[in-house]
Amino acid sequence: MSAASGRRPVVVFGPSGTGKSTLLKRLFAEHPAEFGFSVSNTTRNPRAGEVNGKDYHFVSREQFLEAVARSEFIEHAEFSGNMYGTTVRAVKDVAEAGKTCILDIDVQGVKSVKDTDLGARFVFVAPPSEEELERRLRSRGTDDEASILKRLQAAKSELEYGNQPGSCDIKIVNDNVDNAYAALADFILGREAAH
Ligand SMILES: Nc1ncnc2c1ncn2[C@@H]1O[C@H](COP(=O)(O)OP(=O)(O)OP(=O)(O)O)[C@@H](O)[C@H]1O
Repeated sequence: MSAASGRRPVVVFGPSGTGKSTLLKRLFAEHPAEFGFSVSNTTRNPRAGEVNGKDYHFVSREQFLEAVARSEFIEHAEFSGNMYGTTVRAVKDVAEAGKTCILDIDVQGVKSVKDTDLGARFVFVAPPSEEELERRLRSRGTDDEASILKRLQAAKSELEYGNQPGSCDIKIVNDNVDNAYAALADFILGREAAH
């Protein structure tokens, strides 16, 4: 089955703290067999119990950089001296395993997916307001002040991009979480376009 014949990937984007993980966690919990995340490539060493191809595709730095040069990545970044990234191939693998791949990525990643033949659908999750976004980031308690300010700064361009006409197939304002979830599930499960 091709990715375009019913297993089109779904890209979920929006500012940090807007509630993407909250909504996706619920989607996965309610439909465990339907959805999958892609397996990332990394140059870091496997930890005990990690399985190559399942937890990550473990590759050398040289292999990783060759794949970057061949434009195989949707997004990639370096953290603590190790490289991590998502390839187009890894997304196609999820569809070929009969699942809908969900990508939770930033605007750079969104633009890059649009340059591929993945045939993805795009969901923009927006906060009710910038004030509420800040409140959620603070009350989540996972970030220090510098990280919160960085996320709020990045939020501006995410919002600007998401609000541009044509940037997404659906905009969901995550005001009430039950309503937002219903809108997300309806879009993803109920209105899968047959291409
Ligand atoms: N509708 C909502 N109303 C109030 N609080 C919410 C709502 N949705 C999510 N939250 C809370 O807001 C915080 C941020 O949510 P979450 O971590 O899901 O955001 P995110 O978009 O996945 O962020 P990141 O991109 O940083 O991973 C969490 O504490 C979550 O419980």
